[in-house]
Amino acid sequence: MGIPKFVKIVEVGPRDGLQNEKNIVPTSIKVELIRRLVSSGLSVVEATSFVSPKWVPQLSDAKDVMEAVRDIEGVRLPVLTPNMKGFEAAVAAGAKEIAVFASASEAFSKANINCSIGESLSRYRAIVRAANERSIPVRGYVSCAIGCPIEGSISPTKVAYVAKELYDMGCFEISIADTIGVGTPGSVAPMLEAVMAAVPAEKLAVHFHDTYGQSLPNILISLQMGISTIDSSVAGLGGCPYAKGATGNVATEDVVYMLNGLGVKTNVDLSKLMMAGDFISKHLGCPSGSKTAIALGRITADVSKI
Ligand SMILES: CC(C)(COP(=O)([O-])OP(=O)([O-])OC[C@H]1O[C@@H](n2cnc3c(N)ncnc32)[C@H](O)[C@@H]1OP(=O)([O-])[O-])[C@@H](O)C(=O)NCCC(=O)NCCSC(=O)C[C@@](C)(O)CC(=O)[O-]
Repeated sequence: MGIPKFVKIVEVGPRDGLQNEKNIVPTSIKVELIRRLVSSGLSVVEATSFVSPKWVPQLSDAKDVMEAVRDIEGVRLPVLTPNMKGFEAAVAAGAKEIAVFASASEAFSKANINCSIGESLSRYRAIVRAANERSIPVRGYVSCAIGCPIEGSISPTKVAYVAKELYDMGCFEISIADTIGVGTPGSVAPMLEAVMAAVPAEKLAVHFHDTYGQSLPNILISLQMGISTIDSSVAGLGGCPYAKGATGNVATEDVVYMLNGLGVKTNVDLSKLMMAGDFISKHLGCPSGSKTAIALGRITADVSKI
């Protein structure tokens, strides 16, 4: 199979990227980051999570962020909701799209959302029903699709089972996440094959953390298998607070650079995206996690000296 001509990028930086930052990022910076990401042409930007502030203090301003961005036009701004309380708060703040997040690992499910996989799926069924009544689309995540920080390797059958449950309950898209970034094309391809036997490729997204530098080859193999929705995080921000040692997501700049090289359309302006990455990296006081941003930044500096 060839690769898709158009790829939808789901930018998760403001949510997955920032949720693990120790220092609280001011709401105004989060809102400005989202505005800059939207102006780069991204059509989906995950804005925040309506989770317990005791579990993820960094995102305790979810309501303020959502209220500040909800009227931005031309973009979808999904938010994570782990339970009915989060769903209701998200809707009250003006969220028009949500995501629920299950795991293929029992131990991770307990550590991350304090319930078993089965309990999480029951909760999500109720949320999807309530969302459907309000015509709110729901995305589903399956985390630990290759490995779990507690249980170790995870069977593709388990990933396919959770993905199918989420799909059958009405999630419009299922994002398959290598939470700790341990996958290689050698393990990602058979896992995706198992998932694609249960959920059509056009309903799947992939979500790679770049812990071992395997995200781009993993994305390439996913594209070759027919998947055309890729999650990524500007400047490679991120990591899960309940997955110790896992680094950020693959950097959006690196994904766009690779897709540009493959002649795949994304509608994302790489320079504007890099400026958004520069904005948040400067605010956090850390270098960008994007190799593309670093390399092109260096070239620009050299060119300006000529
Ligand atoms: C699910 C719970 C709430 C269960 O946590 P719990 O402690 O079992 O919940 P509870 O119902 O017993 O409530 C405890 C307290 O939290 C409050 N509470 C309860 N729910 C909410 C809510 N929605 N919003 C605000 N507050 C809430 C609730 O009101 C109560 O407050 P108290 O009475 O003690 O003052 C908790 O475990 C939680 O919030 N977990 C989220 C953790 C998280 O966000 N992890 C990172 C997500 S990223 C991910 O999973 C992977 C992904 C998607 O990025 C893909 C990948 O890379 O793998």
